[in-house]
Amino acid sequence: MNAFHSIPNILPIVPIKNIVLLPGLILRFHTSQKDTVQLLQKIYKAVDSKETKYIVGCVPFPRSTSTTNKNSIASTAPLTHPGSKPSSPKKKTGEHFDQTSDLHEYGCAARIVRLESTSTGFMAVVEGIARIRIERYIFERPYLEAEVTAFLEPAIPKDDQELQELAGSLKSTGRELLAVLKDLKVPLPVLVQLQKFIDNAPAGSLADLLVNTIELTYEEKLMLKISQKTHSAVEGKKYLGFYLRNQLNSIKDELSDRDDSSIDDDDVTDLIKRLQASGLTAEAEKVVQRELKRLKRMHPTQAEYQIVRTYLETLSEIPWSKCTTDVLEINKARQQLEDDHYGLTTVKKRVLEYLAVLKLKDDIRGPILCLQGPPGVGKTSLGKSIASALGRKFHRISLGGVRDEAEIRGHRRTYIGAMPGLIAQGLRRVGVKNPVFLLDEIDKVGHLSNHGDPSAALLEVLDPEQNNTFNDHYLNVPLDLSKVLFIATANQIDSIPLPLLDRMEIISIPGYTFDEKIHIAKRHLLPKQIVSHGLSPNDIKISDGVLLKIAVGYTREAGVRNLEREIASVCRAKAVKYADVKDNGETHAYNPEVTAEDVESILGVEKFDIEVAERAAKPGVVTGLTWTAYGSGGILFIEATQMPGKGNIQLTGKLGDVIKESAQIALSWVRAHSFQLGITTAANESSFFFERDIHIHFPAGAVGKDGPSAGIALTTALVSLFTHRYVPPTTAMTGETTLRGLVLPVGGIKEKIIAAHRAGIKKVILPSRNRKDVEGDVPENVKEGIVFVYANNIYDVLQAAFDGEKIWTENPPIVEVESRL
Ligand SMILES: Nc1ncnc2c1ncn2[C@@H]1O[C@H](COP(=O)(O)OP(=O)(O)OP(=O)(O)O)[C@@H](O)[C@H]1O
Repeated sequence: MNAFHSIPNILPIVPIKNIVLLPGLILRFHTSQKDTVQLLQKIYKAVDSKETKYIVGCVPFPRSTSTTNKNSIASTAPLTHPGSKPSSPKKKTGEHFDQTSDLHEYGCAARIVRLESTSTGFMAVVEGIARIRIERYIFERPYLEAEVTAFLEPAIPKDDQELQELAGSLKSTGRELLAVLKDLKVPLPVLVQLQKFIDNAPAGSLADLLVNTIELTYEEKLMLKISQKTHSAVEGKKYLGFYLRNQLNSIKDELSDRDDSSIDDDDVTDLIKRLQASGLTAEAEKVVQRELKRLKRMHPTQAEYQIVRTYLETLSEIPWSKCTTDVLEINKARQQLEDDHYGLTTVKKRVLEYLAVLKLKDDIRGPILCLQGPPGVGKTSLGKSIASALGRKFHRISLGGVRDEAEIRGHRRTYIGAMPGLIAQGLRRVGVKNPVFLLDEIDKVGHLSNHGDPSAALLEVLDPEQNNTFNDHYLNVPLDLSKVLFIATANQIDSIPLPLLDRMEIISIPGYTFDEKIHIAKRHLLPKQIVSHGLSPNDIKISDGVLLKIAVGYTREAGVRNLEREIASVCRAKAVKYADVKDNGETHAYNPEVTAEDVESILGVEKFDIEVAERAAKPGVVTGLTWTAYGSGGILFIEATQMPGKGNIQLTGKLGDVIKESAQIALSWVRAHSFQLGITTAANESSFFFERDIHIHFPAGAVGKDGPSAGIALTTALVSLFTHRYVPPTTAMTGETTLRGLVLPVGGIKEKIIAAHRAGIKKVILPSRNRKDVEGDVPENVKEGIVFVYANNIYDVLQAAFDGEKIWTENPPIVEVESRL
């Protein structure tokens, strides 16, 4: 028996092609080599179970190699094989060894753990036990058998400083490798096992493991295993010292070798240059160094390589310190704002104040401006204009439909296809850290959901106390947003989450009157369209009257987007005509004037007839004022009708609960006061309402409507229906009513009055507590030509609606004063 008691001196030998088995490791291999198959068959038959405890010597082949690898053993002297018979050189078959001289002198004794017979040979699983040296081959047929010497790993003497240090160094290299594997997302249980092994295994086994883990060539592993020079000192301290040193150097070489090969990569060098040029912050610098180190350790074919690379590319494109210089000339900015937009006095004033503060104090902290108004009133283009007045870059971030917090904050890098969020991407696109970001449609951003709370992330973006260290999950490095000028836009204020609203200063743009629209069309929309259609100002002339016809007859909107579209259609048609006459050389016959007839032939018959004055008045029909979900005002005709029935009420027109309840309240009030209003002939008559059904309809049936502000219009419509009186269509009303007949204030007054003005309304009845809104907010030119009647109770409304006539037969009961406490 050998010195190593469990390993016999004579072992059957299993040649393994190009694989080095090391002690402590498990190897699975397939063999169809005739003599090895015979050996394994014998072992296979000898035991019932396929699990065996047989020990064999696994020896790698081929020995001779022509590799030019820098660590190759080409220079080592040929090994001597005591006892082996010299055999004539045979042609190598590749898969099978031909002679014992092909086999290496060293191998590993291994326990056969599992054997499986296959159609071509055997599949074997072996576990390495100890290194062996082949002393001499005893038999070659029917299978190889050799006399071997096994080597135990000697313990490191405690007093041997050098060896202890070497072993320690090997352990720390092991930990380094562990960190690399961790980064490569090797499963946790494997890492834990490995950690245990690194902490507890003897130095030699650890070195074996490390060598096997890193990608070394077969020859390198052999060389690491043992070198020719150690031949005479295979046992004891000398061998161990040499062995450990050798292993350690090779592992380090291998690691640093990878560094070198990656650094040579032109792409990486270029990336490093770009990263250096991006003016990284200290935190970003730290992360970049760490990630670069990781990248250098990876092979470009590794999936993780691309991920790290993309991450570093992204970091290199973030403007960590690059800024544009602000143009802080108030006069110039004022001029720019005036040139770009007509009207919008409040917004322009607020923007100039803002610039003035920025000029005096280099700090733009303060509430975020939020431009609120219906579509097409110029919120987005105003944002652009503010950016160009300041000399800053502009970027629009559309928040409509953002439901996932990760869209704002980015995905963590562990997600497949992770990306930075909208804010970081915006910065990357503009390339400077002080752009103007327009947070478009902030009222449409989603609230708390399964995917986090996007509005909470926005809160961090907009909070001046926190936004200098904004955390994008993908970047995972604090981003400084304090130099970004945020401007938000919204159609409606009601749907902006309250904490966000709290940080914003709302500037309302209520929508334009026809007069304003004509000015905007003349000064901005038409010149813009003329240029974009390749015409010159002399090639197309549109009078104010024709512009008004386009605005009134072809658009129904608070903004000017459709008006711009219709003007573009007119320009297109004119451009075709002009190109035609030019082709025919008849430019003298071209008339640049656009007449009303031209408009009809280009745009078709007028789409809208909103002249309420032309509508015939009918009992039961009342003009109401509405406020749409898009923040614009409008008018609508509430229609009530009655028919024989059983006292039912039917409501149609896509109504919400609140508006339905308003109708119930209106009916109850009318029923309660029906005798007083002359609807019934006796105070106690109840049959009137039980003999008929009532149907109330709100037209534009496809558009949802809700809210309490139709209350007084509903009551008036019912009174008009039952008393056969009519309300002029040019009288419009808005206001909430209670069961006691009180009239309560409502919102959106400014927008509603502007819509009433556009529709040609002459009288507006509204709650007296809304007087301040009319007097404070509504432009003077809009109020011109409209009579405002402020109502405290429903009797005031009825009197104003029926042209001053008091239709009730006795004085109304005194209405209590509503407490405002
Ligand atoms: N006061 C104005 N002066 C000049 N042009 C205007 C004015 N208001 C709007 N416009 C023009 O109307 C068009 C539509 O404006 P814009 O896209 O900015 O509207 P918006 O309010 O942002 O709409 P949305 O809410 O749908 O995004 C633009 O071409 C803009 O220049």
